[in-house]
Amino acid sequence: MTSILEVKDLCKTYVVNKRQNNVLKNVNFVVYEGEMVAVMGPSGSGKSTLLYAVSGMDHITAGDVEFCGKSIPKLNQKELAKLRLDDMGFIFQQMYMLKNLSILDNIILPACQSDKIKESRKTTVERGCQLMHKLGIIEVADNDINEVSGGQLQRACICRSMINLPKMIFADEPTGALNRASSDEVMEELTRLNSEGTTIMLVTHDVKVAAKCTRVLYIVDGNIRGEYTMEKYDKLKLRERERALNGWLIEMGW
Ligand SMILES: Nc1ncnc2c1ncn2[C@@H]1O[C@H](COP(=O)(O)OP(=O)(O)OP(=O)(O)O)[C@@H](O)[C@H]1O
Repeated sequence: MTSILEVKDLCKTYVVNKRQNNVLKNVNFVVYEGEMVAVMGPSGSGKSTLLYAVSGMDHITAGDVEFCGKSIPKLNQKELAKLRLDDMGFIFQQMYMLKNLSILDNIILPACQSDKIKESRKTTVERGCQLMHKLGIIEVADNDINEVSGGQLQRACICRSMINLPKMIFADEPTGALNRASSDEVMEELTRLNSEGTTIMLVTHDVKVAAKCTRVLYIVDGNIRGEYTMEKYDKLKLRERERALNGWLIEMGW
């Protein structure tokens, strides 16, 4: 197995009003290529902070994070921006979609900013449309971002996260704001991308979402308290997986 993300003694401290909050305390773990890892744990335990820290969205206080063998804290701003643009995809709660662009233009923007895939704008637009088609949102290609539903916007985020063919996608509660049907659709997409080889790490509170992953990291008070490994997702075994994972989570104090 080849590692894609190596997290070593990661610490993250916030200072608010001169008070230190040690949110992540010597966190260690490895994510291997092709994995789909869920991060779970109580509210405030540091899940989102972890996702931001390991994806280079936020500075870390101590330790190291290696992505594809590159130490993220050692990269300069330009190198980090390029790594994130070309090799990482992001599906975050604050969707960071630009208001003055259509949904399609938002989706293809990372490709227009990157030189990773050498292609004409026409081909980029075609690829963007293909992704939208696959995710069932092609009819809103020309809409503004305030002219679509939450589920459509989330699927647009997935399209955007995929446009530069990233090695790994980071998702912070990708189904958090969605009803069950939209949540299932989004997860179907993510598990499909994962089965096609994209590594995924996501934060979730939802057992149904986590049960579709291959591993769950359980974080309490800034430390990984335990991990639970599963086979690759198999639709037919979903109930069984959910039940088993639920049992483990209860043991962990969830
Ligand atoms: N930008 C920030 N500045 C200061 N403190 C922060 C910041 N972001 C998070 N924190 C603090 O870090 C701790 C962990 O927050 P985080 O959002 O990572 O938790 P979480 O496990 O994702 O919670 P939830 O499940 O409720 O989303 C909290 O005490 C929070 O107040």
